[in-house]
Amino acid sequence: MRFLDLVATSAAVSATSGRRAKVELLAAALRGLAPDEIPAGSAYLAGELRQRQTGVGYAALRELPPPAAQPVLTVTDVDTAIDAIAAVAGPGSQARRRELLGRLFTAATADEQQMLVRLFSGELRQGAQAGLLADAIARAAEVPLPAVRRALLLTGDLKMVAATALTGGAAALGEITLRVGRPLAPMLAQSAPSVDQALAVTGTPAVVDVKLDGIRIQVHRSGDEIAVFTRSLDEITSRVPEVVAAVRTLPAREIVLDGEAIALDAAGRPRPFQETASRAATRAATRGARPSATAGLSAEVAAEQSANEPVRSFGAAPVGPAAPADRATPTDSATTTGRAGHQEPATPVGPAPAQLPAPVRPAPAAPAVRAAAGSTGTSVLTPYFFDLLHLDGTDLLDAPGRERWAALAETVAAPQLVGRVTVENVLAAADAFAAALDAGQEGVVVKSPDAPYEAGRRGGGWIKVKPRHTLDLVVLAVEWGSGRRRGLLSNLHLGARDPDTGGFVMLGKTFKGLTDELLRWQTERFLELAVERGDWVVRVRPEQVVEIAFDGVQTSPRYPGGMALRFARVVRYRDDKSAAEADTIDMVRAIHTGRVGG
Ligand SMILES: Nc1ncnc2c1ncn2[C@@H]1O[C@H](COP(=O)(O)OP(=O)(O)OP(=O)(O)O)[C@@H](O)[C@H]1O
Repeated sequence: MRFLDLVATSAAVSATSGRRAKVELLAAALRGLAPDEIPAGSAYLAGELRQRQTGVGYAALRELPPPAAQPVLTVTDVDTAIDAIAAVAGPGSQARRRELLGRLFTAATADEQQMLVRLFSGELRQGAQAGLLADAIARAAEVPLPAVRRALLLTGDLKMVAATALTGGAAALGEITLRVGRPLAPMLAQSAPSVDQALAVTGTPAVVDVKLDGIRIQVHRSGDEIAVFTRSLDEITSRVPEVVAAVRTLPAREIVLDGEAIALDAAGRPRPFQETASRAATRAATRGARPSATAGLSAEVAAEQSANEPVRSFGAAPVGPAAPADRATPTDSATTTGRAGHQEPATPVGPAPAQLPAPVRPAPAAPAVRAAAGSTGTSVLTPYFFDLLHLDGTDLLDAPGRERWAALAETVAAPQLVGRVTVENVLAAADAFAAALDAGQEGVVVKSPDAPYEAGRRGGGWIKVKPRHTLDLVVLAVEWGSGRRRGLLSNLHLGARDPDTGGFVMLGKTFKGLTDELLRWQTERFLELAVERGDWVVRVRPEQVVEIAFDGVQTSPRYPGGMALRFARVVRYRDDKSAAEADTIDMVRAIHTGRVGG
C-alpha cells in the first residue's frame, strides 16, 4: 500500500466526526494492507511508529528538505527506512541518522512529510485513533470485537493483534492467552462515594482491601527471570530491586502477581506519594526514554542490588503502548484568573493542531518528585500483592476472586499481602474503611469474590472508595499569571478525555493548590509542550495529567460538555499516567448524575 493512502486515511479520520464513519475509514485502510505491512501500517493508523525508539529528536525534524512532487513511498519503504534509522549506533551515528532521515523526507510529499514529523515526534500518540482501532480491526477481520479487545488487553500490542486478526481470524485470536513475561493490562476499579454504595454494586459477602497510595506493579517470574511492569506496562525491573528480591523468595516456578509498591517510613506509615513515584520515574519510562538502570535508586538499594546477583529480566523490553482505552463552574474561585473578569469562551477542545512538535525528550519530573528523589536516601519500596493471575502453568484470570486470593494467600507470606478483610455487612465495611484511613492509607477497594480478573476493564468487580473526590484530567492550556504570579504560567485549563473522539472536553480551570515550586515547574513544562504561545493563554499538547480534587460536578452552559467542576484544586501531577489513561467525560457525567464518586 502507498504511504500516502494511510496519510489520507489519517486526515479523513480527523476530519470526520462520527465514530462509526471513523471506524469504517480505518477498517478500509487495514483491509488494504498486505500481510507484511500490517504491523507498520496499523501502528501508523494508531499514530505510532512500529519502532519503539528511533533516536530522532526534534532538532532533526526542524529543517526538512523540499518535498517530493509525486508520491512514491510504500508503507514498507517507510518502515524499512525507519528500521535503518533506528539501527544506527556508534561513532558518527548522528550524521548517519540525519543522512538517512534526509533521504526518507526527500522521497516524501508535503503531506507525507507532515505525517512523518508527527509520527516521529509522538504528536499523534495520544490515541486519537488508537481507541478506534480495536473496532476497526474487528470490522476489517470480521471477528467479534470482544475477541479483539481481549487479545489487546492480554498482549498490549496492537500491531500484533491486528496482524493476528487479519491473517488468522477469530481462531488465531483465540489462541492468544496470558504469557508469563508479557505484561497484560491491569484490572481497574470503578469509584463509589461511600462503602455502602460500593457494597450495593458488589453485594455481600465482599472483600475490603486497603487502598495503598503507591505505584501499581505487575510482577512476572519464570524460574530465575523476573520482570516488573508499571500500570502503563513499562518495565521497571532494574529500578525496584526490593520487589525482585521479594518475588525471588516465593515458592513458585512461574507466577504473575498484581500489587502495589509503596515507600513507608520507619513506623510503617506511607511516605508522600511523590517519594514512591520518584523511585519508579514512570513518566520517563512512559515517554519511551528508558531510565538508566540505577538512576533514582537510593544508595542503599543500589548497593544491595550490585551485591546480589544481577537482575535478570525477560529478554526484550515489552512493547509498551498506552493502556487500553478506558480511565470546572468552574466555580467563581476557579474561573477568577489573573485577568479579572475574563471568561473563557465555551469552545470544544480537541487534539492539538498540527504544529511544530516540541522536543522529543523525557519531561522533567514534577518538583515534588524531584525534591523527593534527592532526599530519599533511605527510601525503600515495599511490595504488597493483592492478586494472582498465573501460578505454575495455571492461568487464573477467569477464576473467581475467592479462588485467586486463596491461591495468593498460600503462595505469598502475610506481610507481603495487602490488608484485606471479608465483610458481610455495611457496618463491617465502614469499620475497615475507617481503619484504613487511620493507618494513613488512601481508602479501600471493595471487591466481589465472584468476579474474574477483568484485564484492562473498569468493571463492577472492584470499587474504590476514597474520602475525597479526585479526577485525573489533562491540561489543555494555561494562562499567564498576574501580580505575584506575573511571568509564571498559572491558571490551568482542564479537560476530560472523550473516548469517542480521541479529544478532550474542557471542564473548567484552576490555579488553586499550586505552590511556588509547582508554578515554576509547570511554567517550564508547559512552555515545552506549547503549540500556541499567546500573551495571555498558552495552548499545549494535551499530554500532562494532573490530579484534581473538587467538591462536585455542576451543570454549566459555559463549557462544551455542559458540566463544570466545583472548587477544583490541584492535588499533584500524575507522572505515572499518560493522557490516554486520564479520566473520561463519561466518568464525569456519572459523577454529575450521582452514579459514582470521584
Ligand atoms: N488493594 C488494592 N487493590 C486494587 N488496587 C489497589 C489496591 N491498593 C492500591 N491500589 C491502586 O488503586 C488503583 C485502583 O484504582 P484505578 O483502577 O481507578 O486506578 P487509578 O486511576 O490509578 O486510581 P487512583 O488514582 O485512585 O489510584 C490501582 O490501579 C492500584 O494502583
